[in-house]
Amino acid sequence: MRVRGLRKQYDGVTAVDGIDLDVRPGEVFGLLGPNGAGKSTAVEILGGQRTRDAGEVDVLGVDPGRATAAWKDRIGIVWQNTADTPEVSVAELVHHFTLYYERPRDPDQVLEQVGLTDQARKRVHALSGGQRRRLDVALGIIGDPDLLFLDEPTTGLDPEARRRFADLILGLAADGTTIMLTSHYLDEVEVLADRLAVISQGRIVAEGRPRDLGGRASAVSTVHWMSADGPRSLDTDTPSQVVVDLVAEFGGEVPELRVDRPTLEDVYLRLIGATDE
Ligand SMILES: Nc1ncnc2c1ncn2[C@@H]1O[C@H](COP(=O)(O)OP(=O)(O)OP(=O)(O)O)[C@@H](O)[C@H]1O
Repeated sequence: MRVRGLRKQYDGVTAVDGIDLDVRPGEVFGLLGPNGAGKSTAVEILGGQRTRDAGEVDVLGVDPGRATAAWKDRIGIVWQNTADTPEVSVAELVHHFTLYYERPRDPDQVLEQVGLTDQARKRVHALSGGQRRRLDVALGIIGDPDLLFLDEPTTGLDPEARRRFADLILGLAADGTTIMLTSHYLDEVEVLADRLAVISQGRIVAEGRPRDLGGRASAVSTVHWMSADGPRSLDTDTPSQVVVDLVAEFGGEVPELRVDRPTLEDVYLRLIGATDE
């Protein structure tokens, strides 16, 4: 996926303000950003669901603005807002979706993967919010896509379902599926994404591997420990050396030793805050 200078306005409101992105085959790419940052708009344009005002977009060698049936066959999409629930069972709906694709996956296996085997005979409208979300993911992957877009796929899922979802995404990625994911859960993006971009007010304010984002890898750490006089802490860019010195000083275990680096959330909030000023 290659994006250059992508722009989109809605009635004078700029939603996407000139973004550049490169996503490599087989990569899990995360888009992070606050409400209204432009994530869904960008993903909708890349998925061929929305027109753009300006910019070049190449997704699997095709301009999504001129999507062909063969291209759509290679794309899977899970949107934030699901359509009305039809009067059919879960299994019927998933089987029905296999008809749209050239080489669909086995529906029963997909239901198993998203954890809906026990609900297969339930009517779709009788599913809970989280079960409905799992069904959306099932419909997104039933066509065995090369590229999967997931717009906030785990909103409303319980912790067990989120973990199952993470395993599912990592499994799809291991099988070679390229995945673009938006999320508000930083811990989730940190685990899943090979690289991520932070979007704020329609612009990319940082991009990189989760562990490097915003200079995180080289940021100052804080070493905490308990001295005879009470709690102590020291800001340092050489935490390992500080720990070695403390071990020598204490002649072994350092009481209540802890080394803190900025979390992805710290970096994210700083990046977002910086653009709000
Ligand atoms: N169909 C639309 N018509 C008019 N304005 C829109 C439309 N869709 C989005 N917007 C506006 O465009 C901006 C970007 O919205 P978008 O939904 O892309 O953000 P987002 O990052 O996905 O937000 P969220 O995290 O809340 O889903 C917002 O200001 C939003 O109000």
